[in-house]
Amino acid sequence: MSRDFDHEGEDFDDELDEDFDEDFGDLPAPAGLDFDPTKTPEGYRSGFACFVGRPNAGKSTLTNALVGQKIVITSDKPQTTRTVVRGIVHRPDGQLVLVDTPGLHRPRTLLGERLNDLVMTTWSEVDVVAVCFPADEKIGPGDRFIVNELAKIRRTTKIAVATKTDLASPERIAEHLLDITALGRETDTDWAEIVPVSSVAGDQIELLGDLLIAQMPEGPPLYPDGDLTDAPEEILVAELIREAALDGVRDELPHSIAVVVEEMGLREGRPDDKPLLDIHANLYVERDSQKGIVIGHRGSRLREVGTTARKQISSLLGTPVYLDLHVKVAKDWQRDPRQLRKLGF
Ligand SMILES: Nc1nc2c(ncn2[C@@H]2O[C@H](COP(=O)(O)OP(=O)(O)OP(=O)(O)O)[C@@H](O)[C@H]2O)c(=O)[nH]1
Repeated sequence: MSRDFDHEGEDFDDELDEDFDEDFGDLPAPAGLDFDPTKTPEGYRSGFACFVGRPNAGKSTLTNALVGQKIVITSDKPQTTRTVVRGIVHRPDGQLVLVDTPGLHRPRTLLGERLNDLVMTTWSEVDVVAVCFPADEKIGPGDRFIVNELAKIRRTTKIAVATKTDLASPERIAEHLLDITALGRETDTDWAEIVPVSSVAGDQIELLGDLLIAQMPEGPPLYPDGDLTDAPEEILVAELIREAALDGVRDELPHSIAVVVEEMGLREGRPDDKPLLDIHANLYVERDSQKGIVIGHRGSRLREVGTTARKQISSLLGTPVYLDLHVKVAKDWQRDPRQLRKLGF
């Protein structure tokens, strides 16, 4: 796959780490592995749920907590989730497929419009939409906007989740739950459940899983046992690189970064017990000035980004990784339909 952005690329080859001796361990086994997928037990339920909420509400962190493995990037920069990545929760009594959507917001760019369309379509296709309201913040116009839009989709079951309860006092949580109830009344939304959780403290995550599964229709598993996500590995890898690049950047830059994995494959001629995964990826920004920020003084920032991303990818895929990362400028890609298509939107 090659892309014809006619801009000079700035290259950074991460150091090849031959003595890669980190202990990656095996991926944690999901719950319910002793269950035989060929025989669907009585009352088994399966279906799709999606978390929505204002930027930074804790949706991605909650997805990871429920799945029990980091599969969606998280960041303290708003609106960093662009790709629909599904996490799969396996239980003896059911299977929950979690769809992670971008945040819904008033569109200002073509990318914004496409993202909103994607969100509305997803809402009408899933069994449950769970709206996340961070307990450390008051309910505001952003939440109201989302719940009002969601109310237009009558058929889908709605659950309210009060997230980040570890950051709020019990009194504040109680007040928050009352505000959520009031918002439901105001918008004619019938919350099937209102659940306070903390993904960081692990509080009530099991319970939320149970309540979500209880809302699913009866049916056989949708994915083979053990699958945690059906997102292509290239997408997960690109997201991890983007997450590393977002760390420590400010203002409009987070929205200007896109990552595309151009090539990924095991290096030939390596002994079986010492595999090495070669990954070639491009990190796109919108302007030359942003390129400088991402690269840093003599490439120091880019080197950090490469090293952080390489470790994360290695631990996700369980293979040592050689990451070849290039920074390129794709002028105003968020407003250009041709570029958006190329970057996978
Ligand atoms: N203390 C605490 N922090 C949390 C919790 N859940 C999420 N966070 C933090 O809140 C920030 C945002 O979390 P995300 O999961 O990325 O939020 P999101 O809703 O997916 O964000 P967008 O992708 O911007 O829509 C991150 O810094 C998380 O570490 C929680 O339960 N407790």
